[in-house]
Amino acid sequence: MSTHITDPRAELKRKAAIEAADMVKEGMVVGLGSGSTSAFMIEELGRRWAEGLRFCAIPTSERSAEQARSHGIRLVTFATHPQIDIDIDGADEVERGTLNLIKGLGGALFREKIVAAASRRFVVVVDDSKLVDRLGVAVPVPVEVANFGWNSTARQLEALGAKVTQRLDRSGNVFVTDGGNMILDCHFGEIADSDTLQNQLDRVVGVIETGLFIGRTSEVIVATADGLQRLHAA
Ligand SMILES: O=C(CO)[C@H](O)[C@H](O)COP(=O)(O)O
Repeated sequence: MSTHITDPRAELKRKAAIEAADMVKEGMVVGLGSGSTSAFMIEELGRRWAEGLRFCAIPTSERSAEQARSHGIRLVTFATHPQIDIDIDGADEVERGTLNLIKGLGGALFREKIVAAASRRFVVVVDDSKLVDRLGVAVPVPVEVANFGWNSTARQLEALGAKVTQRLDRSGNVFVTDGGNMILDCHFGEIADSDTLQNQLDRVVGVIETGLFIGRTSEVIVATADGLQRLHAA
């Protein structure tokens, strides 16, 4: 079943996702991102799978795994496939000059970063509303933290300059990641030096992973009303 799209932003996401799906070739090991743009990509890969394309995939969330399975896509693990050929994923913000990212508004940042780190190519698919001059302009940095002692972790994050909000789900309960942890959304405002911030966050005890993706992007496919653009890492 294909998705019927009425939202113009969603239509742009779908175009970027289909372009990226075209990069998946026979026999590849593919990282499957999470979020609505990635869902279009998985849907397109499902269509190609039905036409006979064969590859295997490592999903970045339970939801993406479920979607891939529903198309019959072969899922594997790092135990047998430690090296991924191409990982295709969305993003919440893409910094134009560096292609650094903020990810994780969908809550899958930890697995997303593990999969991106194990990939030869990390291809990001977005609509042009995600492009920014500086990270942090519009969205917080999601930080996955251990449940134990999270108030103390939050205080340490505040000491780094963040306004910290505990992520809740749609029902108002504490959001639980696929790994069973919680997410603290850290509002830093415009981030002048994301590399330094990543290092500072990494040193906070209780932090499991952050949604800052620094120096990982190979290519960004951006869908605009005027067509597709491809941005490459320097
Ligand atoms: O990082 C993510 C999930 O953890 C998503 O890639 C990000 O939130 C973008 O989502 P969407 O494609 O729905 O705009």
